Amino acid sequence: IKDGWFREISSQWPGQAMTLKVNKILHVEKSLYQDVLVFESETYGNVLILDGVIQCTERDEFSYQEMIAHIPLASHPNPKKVLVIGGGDGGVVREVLKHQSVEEVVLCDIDEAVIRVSKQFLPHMSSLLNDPRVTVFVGDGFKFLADNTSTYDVIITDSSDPVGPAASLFQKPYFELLRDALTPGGHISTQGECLWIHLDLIQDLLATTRSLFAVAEYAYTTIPTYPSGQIGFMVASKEAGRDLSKPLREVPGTRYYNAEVHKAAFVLPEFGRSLLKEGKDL
Ligand SMILES: NCCCCCc1nc2ccccc2[nH]1
Repeated sequence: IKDGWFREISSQWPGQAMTLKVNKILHVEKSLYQDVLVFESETYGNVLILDGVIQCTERDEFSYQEMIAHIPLASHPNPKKVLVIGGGDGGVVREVLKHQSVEEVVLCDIDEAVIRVSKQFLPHMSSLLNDPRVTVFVGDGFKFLADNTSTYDVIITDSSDPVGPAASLFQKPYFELLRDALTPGGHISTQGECLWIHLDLIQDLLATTRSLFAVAEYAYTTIPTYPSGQIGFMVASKEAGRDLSKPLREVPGTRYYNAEVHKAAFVLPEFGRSLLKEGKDL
């Protein structure tokens, strides 16, 4: 932080940096896995930074949390058991609980500091971590998935970027574990980075996911405080012929997500569509 501004400089997005005006530093900690910083910003509420990268802000988090949760959930006929890997801030859990069919949500985050800090400084995101339907585990998602095969109808991977503790969550072995932890016809969504910056990674991830799941597509949302103002999701199903872009029910109490936005999220600009299209039947 210099002259009152936080600058998100990272080798992951060379030559560009989102900057946020800082009112007050609220928390600084080195956890077992990463540097944790929370500050009160001038115009985006409280902001969570992990290893120098913006993870979420109170003002725009709802875009990401709603879309990564409701796209796989609303397109699934009857989700009952849901697993969230990462997402220690609790925002995704808050969204999952909006689905009446959901009986149980389990959250597995590797870093207890993220959960603790989110409860203290991001109350609107972490409040429902105490809901009776929610169980919170602190541990490695890899091990958790391997110990819980054929269990979950939807698994959401709300990870940070592929540099640091989340790197392994962007590799094929992880997607195999996801597939094996799903019930038949299960859905996944994962934090899938941005078309403007990570097109190569997204292409690789889609190829991997398509080799393991019956259907897999990339969808994205707009969000001011992520690099280039948008972020995407890998969305996949074990059910052949399932249309992930088709919401099967309304979701109450959202501020970004709705049925039209759900469908539109899969419509890609030409530079993305041509590279990510299934079967390359161009
Ligand atoms: N550079 C984009 C980073 C996207 C991060 C998404 C995200 N935000 C999080 C907050 C707490 C725990 C895991 C999280 N994953």
